[in-house]
Amino acid sequence: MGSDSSAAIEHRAYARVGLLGNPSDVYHGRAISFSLGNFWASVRLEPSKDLVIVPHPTNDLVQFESLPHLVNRLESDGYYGGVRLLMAICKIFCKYCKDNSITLHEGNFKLSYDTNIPRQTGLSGSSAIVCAALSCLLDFYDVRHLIKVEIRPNLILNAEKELGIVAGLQDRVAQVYGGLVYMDFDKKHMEELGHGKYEPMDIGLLPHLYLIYAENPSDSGKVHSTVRERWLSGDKFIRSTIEEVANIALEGREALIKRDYAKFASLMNRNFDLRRKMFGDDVLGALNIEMVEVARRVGAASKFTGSGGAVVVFCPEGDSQAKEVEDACKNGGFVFQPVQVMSSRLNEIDLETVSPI
Ligand SMILES: Nc1ncnc2c1ncn2[C@@H]1O[C@H](COP(=O)(O)OP(=O)(O)O)[C@@H](O)[C@H]1O
Ligand SMILES: O=C(O)[C@H]1O[C@H](OP(=O)(O)O)[C@H](O)[C@@H](O)[C@@H]1O
Ligand SMILES: [Mg+2]
Repeated sequence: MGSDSSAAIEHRAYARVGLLGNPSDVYHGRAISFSLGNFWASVRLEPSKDLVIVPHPTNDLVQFESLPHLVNRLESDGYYGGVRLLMAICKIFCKYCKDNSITLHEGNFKLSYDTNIPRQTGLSGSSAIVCAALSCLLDFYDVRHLIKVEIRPNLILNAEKELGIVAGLQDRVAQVYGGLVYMDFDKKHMEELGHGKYEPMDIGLLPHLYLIYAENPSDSGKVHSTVRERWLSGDKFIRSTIEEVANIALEGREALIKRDYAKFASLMNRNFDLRRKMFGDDVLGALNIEMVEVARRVGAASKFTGSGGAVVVFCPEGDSQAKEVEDACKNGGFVFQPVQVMSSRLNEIDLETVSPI
């Protein structure tokens, strides 16, 4: 694949669910995450004379019906679309290749994208676009075998850091690997290896899960969090709580392997409760907290998929309990849907680059 540089290339990257341990990934902790088949971004690369980044017809709008339309649009979706993400990954990819003496041919290309990942829902819509674009570049330049799978999440994160988007590696690892992945971001081994330890797990270990999100999450989570500053300054409470959250991923790995779903449910709940203690309700936002609580009121386990906007739910009592959550979501105006776990899409060339754990 990729050796015919005249053909168009298209790749998808899926949304992701941070299942256990997030946000400790941002602080040298651990996480278990999976690739979510319900939503994806796709990027298309066509060889072309000039290098062109194509604005998306609706996500990169620059023409409006009126001034109020422009203002509404900026208030709901912000100033940015995906163009800057595509540009940033091109820059980071080019720099990485240069720094690592990977020669790139001189052909140009046209990059365009589409996405159905709901925005601002903590489902990793931004990195899905970047991840799909990176995959296109790997094939267009035929360098998939030269850029190790473990390194790719760093490139995706660096592209977003370049834009000032604050994020961690958890999302990008799940999106690059696909399937279900256990991750350990221990400081010492990250410094030694240049990446975390990533261990794919059998997706068959996961129980049925559900997703709750709000289609218009406008009133939540707009207060600035000081958790990062506090962690950096060595705040004892934040440091020890992050450590506890990281241990949830470790214990969760054991619980899943043993199919101990009662333990798994309690870990999901504990994960969110610890986040709530660290960040506080004003930062998390009333709507986000309500999404967690709507499931808990009927005895289901629930937590954020990312930093807020969507919630992952486990119903230990099965379908009847899921129906109760579904009804409560309808009343609360939330979207409720079964989770589809997307299995890994790494190919043989990718797998050959993976170092043994
Ligand atoms: N649907 C989209 N279309 C275009 N760009 C998007 C879309 N969603 C996110 N982005 C880009 O990603 C950035 C981060 O968006 P955000 O909603 O916080 O993503 P995430 O779901 O990864 O947290 C935005 O500022 C924008 O540049
Ligand atoms: O806070 C979290 O759980 C995650 O937040 C970010 O993801 P997002 O999709 O923007 O909510 C971050 O990139 C992750 O590394 C965190 O675990
Ligand atoms: Mg994000």
